[in-house]
Amino acid sequence: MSTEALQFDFDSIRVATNNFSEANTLGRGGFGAVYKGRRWNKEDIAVKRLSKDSAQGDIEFKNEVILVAKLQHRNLVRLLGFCLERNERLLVYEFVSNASLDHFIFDPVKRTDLNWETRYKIIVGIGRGLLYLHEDSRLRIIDRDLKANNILLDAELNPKIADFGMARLFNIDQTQAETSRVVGTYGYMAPEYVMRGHFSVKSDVYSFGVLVLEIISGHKNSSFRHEGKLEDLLGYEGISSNLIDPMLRTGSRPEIMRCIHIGLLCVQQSIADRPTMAQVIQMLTSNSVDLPISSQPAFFMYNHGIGSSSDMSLGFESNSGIIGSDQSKSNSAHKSILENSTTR
Ligand SMILES: Nc1ncnc2c1ncn2[C@@H]1O[C@H](COP(=O)(O)OP(=O)(O)OP(=O)(O)O)[C@@H](O)[C@H]1O
Repeated sequence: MSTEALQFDFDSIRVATNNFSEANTLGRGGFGAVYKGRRWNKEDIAVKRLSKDSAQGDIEFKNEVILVAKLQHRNLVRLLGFCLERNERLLVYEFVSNASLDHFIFDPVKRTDLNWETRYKIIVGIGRGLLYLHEDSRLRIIDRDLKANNILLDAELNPKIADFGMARLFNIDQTQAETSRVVGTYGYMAPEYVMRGHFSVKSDVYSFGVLVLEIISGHKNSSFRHEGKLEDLLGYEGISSNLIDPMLRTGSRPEIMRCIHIGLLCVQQSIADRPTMAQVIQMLTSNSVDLPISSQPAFFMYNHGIGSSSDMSLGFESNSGIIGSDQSKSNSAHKSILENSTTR
């Protein structure tokens, strides 16, 4: 694919987004604002107007766009191109019509739209998208920021992973398995990544496991610790009564329990024990594949017993207590880019 084919003209994007108007704003993330664009006789687009603090040069940026645009899979949001003009850096994506997964699973009303079959389809779709990034695409991409608000749903509620190339596009160390710049969101990041900056396909597997448990429970991994009892998620009886969203009562119980089990395998403390995404897909799609017993998960569930809510609390022990608590509370927007001064 040539650079020209991916290059969008600034004026046409300005027109499509109604001059980047407030009414066209879909939201603001860690990398800048996102606008909906309507193009005459063409498909709708989502335009990410990047903040101007990227250290990357124009040529490098274009090269990365070309690479990321080559990644095409039904469970990935497609990058259609870019615009580099007038001191602006824009990324142009296919528009995905049904908002992000967090709008559904954490909303008491919208959650009812997602029955078990749909949630299962979403889990498998995210898994396939991640597998493609890890193994099937020629570039071996580690997402590093997989979370419910980076999963967009299309009109048929098929999931599409968004933002998967951002670390590349922002020139954040790709090849090293260790980084001083942690890109990710507390609550979804594997312990080794938060504490030592170590990332790998297995840190993505961890984030996937958190997502699976959130999709089944309908509860955010709130990542803070209330005073009181911490419940060990390994007790499956406890899980069945506490974790499953009551709205899933018509779903197949064995299937739901199997998915919880797979989620738990993904969030194990031991990196080597976590399955690869290829194994996850096999386990999800074939009942004949036996599931190993999961060892110590890197987190605990806390049921604080207030009203009917039982927030999941996924944190992990460090020398100074549970990681992920205060940071997440003080940053309710789940800021994605975190400078980690404690690594290396
Ligand atoms: N391709 C798209 N189609 C439709 N909506 C989109 C698309 N890409 C992003 N959005 C929406 O735009 C908003 C901002 O997205 P963005 O990815 O920048 O931020 P975020 O995911 O909220 O945060 P972060 O930068 O921390 O990942 C979100 O509400 C998201 O759902």
